[in-house]
Amino acid sequence: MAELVFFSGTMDCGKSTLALQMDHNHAARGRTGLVFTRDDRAGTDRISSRLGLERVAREVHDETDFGDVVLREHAAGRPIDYLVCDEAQFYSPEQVEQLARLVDEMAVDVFAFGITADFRTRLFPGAARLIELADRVEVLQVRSLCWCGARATHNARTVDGVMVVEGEQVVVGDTGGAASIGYEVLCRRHHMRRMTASGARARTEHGATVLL
Ligand SMILES: Nc1ncnc2c1ncn2[C@@H]1O[C@H](COP(=O)(O)OP(=O)(O)O)[C@@H](O)[C@H]1O
Ligand SMILES: Cc1cn([C@H]2C[C@H](O)[C@@H](COP(=O)(O)O)O2)c(=O)[nH]c1=O
Repeated sequence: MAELVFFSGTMDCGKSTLALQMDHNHAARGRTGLVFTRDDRAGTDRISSRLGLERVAREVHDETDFGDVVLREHAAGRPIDYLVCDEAQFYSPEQVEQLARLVDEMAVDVFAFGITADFRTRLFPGAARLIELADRVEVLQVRSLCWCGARATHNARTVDGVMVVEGEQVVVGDTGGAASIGYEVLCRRHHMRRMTASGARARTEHGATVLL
């Protein structure tokens, strides 16, 4: 039976790598799939993994209708067995509903990958709909870690190195880079205390106690 599976985790926990591996494994067994993404850090029409893998993908736009895309492929003699959908937090709730209908009505497997919550710990609308509709939500097994060593569960945004909790929900960016707007994964405790690695380092250097 076809499934809608949402593979989720913080930023930098291996989702895009797994998306590329899933596509590789299914294609290797002769299944026909389509690979989608939206606003990948590496640019449009591609999925990139921090492990160095990158491949061409179909860019999802506001007007993309997954049902239409799959029907068009079908009409052209290419029945689709599965979809790989990266950065799925950026899809609209309606697009997630289209994915669920493809599973139920056309027996297409849908493997969606994305973060659940933004830098304010609020669910992205697309991720919320995936959690509501998925047959399974799988949390990736590779743990990304907070600077304190605990499992990272939340995504923080930094502006010029300082953690912020207000701003636009969507700003494409990376962890650990030199860009003005960046991201860092934290455990809940340090997200709620707004304490990033550099914040903790600065406190230690000034002789203050850092609560682990
Ligand atoms: N140089 C490296 N050596 C080994 N593993 C790495 C290296 N760089 C990144 N990784 C792995 O890649 C993961 C990030 O993979 P990626 O697919 O880009 O994550 P996501 O899509 O979840 O943001 C990291 O958690 C880490 O395990
Ligand atoms: C937390 C958060 C993240 N984003 C963006 C930043 C990245 O471009 C993607 C996540 O990609 P990854 O492959 O999981 O690292 O999402 C955002 O726009 N808003 C946020 O709050």
